[in-house]
Amino acid sequence: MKFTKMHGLGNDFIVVAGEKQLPENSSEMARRICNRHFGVGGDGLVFILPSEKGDVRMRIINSDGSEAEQCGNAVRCVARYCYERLQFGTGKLAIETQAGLQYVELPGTGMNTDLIRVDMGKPRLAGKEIPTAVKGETVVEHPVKLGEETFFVTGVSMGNPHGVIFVEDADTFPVEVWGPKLEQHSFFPEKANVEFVTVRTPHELDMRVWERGVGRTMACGTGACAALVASVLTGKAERQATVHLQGGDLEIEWSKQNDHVYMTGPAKAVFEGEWLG
Ligand SMILES: N[C@@H](CCC[C@H](N)C(=O)O)C(=O)O
Repeated sequence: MKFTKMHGLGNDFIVVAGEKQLPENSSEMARRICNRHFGVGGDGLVFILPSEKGDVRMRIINSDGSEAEQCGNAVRCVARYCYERLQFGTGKLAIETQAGLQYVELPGTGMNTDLIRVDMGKPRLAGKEIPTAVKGETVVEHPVKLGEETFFVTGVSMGNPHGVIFVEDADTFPVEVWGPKLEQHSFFPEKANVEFVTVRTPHELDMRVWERGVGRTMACGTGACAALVASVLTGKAERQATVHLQGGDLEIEWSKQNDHVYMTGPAKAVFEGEWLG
């Protein structure tokens, strides 16, 4: 199986194109190929498949073998792949995901061709849509107990579930200690990606992430969108901000006009290979 290794700000994927549908053993395949010692190594295995609704369809399997509905960094990688290898030109591209259609464009072609802008759609904020154990219209800084500690969680779905927690210093926060416990807390019936966020200014956020089905990653596109939405909901930030992640920056905007969240950032292919199984 031929693959291309790609990443968006260090969130890395093994990208496979040319299959007609998701292979039956994709879950086991993801666990093996994503293994950093016995496989290629990656946060997820991404398939670019034919689509009836859009230009292409993306399916993403986390490194633990679970399927995610959505992935912001992988959508940009798929777009880069389509523009560079599948002759899709540089116009708008519609990528079908398990969470719906995502529209992609290259902003400032010629000047900023490294960057890809994605319309990530509307955030879903109702407790049962995220989903969380709380059934309110929004879930804003809701107390979640873990032993002696209480975390104040803001829930956001960007097609996949997120819990955002504001902390004093995201850079030094012990993500590995609390991330897995919060990911699997009964507050999130389908588990969750957990973002630890420090608001530097109303236009600048620092974020560290623990991803559902993966663990600590260097960046999370949907997580950065959720972090901005949570910061706006809590009155901590404006609707447009730079999110500083371990692997680099994403520009995120939550439009007042149409309620959609827009994510702009890079995506890069780093090598090609053949998986021998
Ligand atoms: N890295 C991603 C999110 C990938 C999916 C996630 N682990 C989940 O299970 O929801 C991103 O860039 O959005």
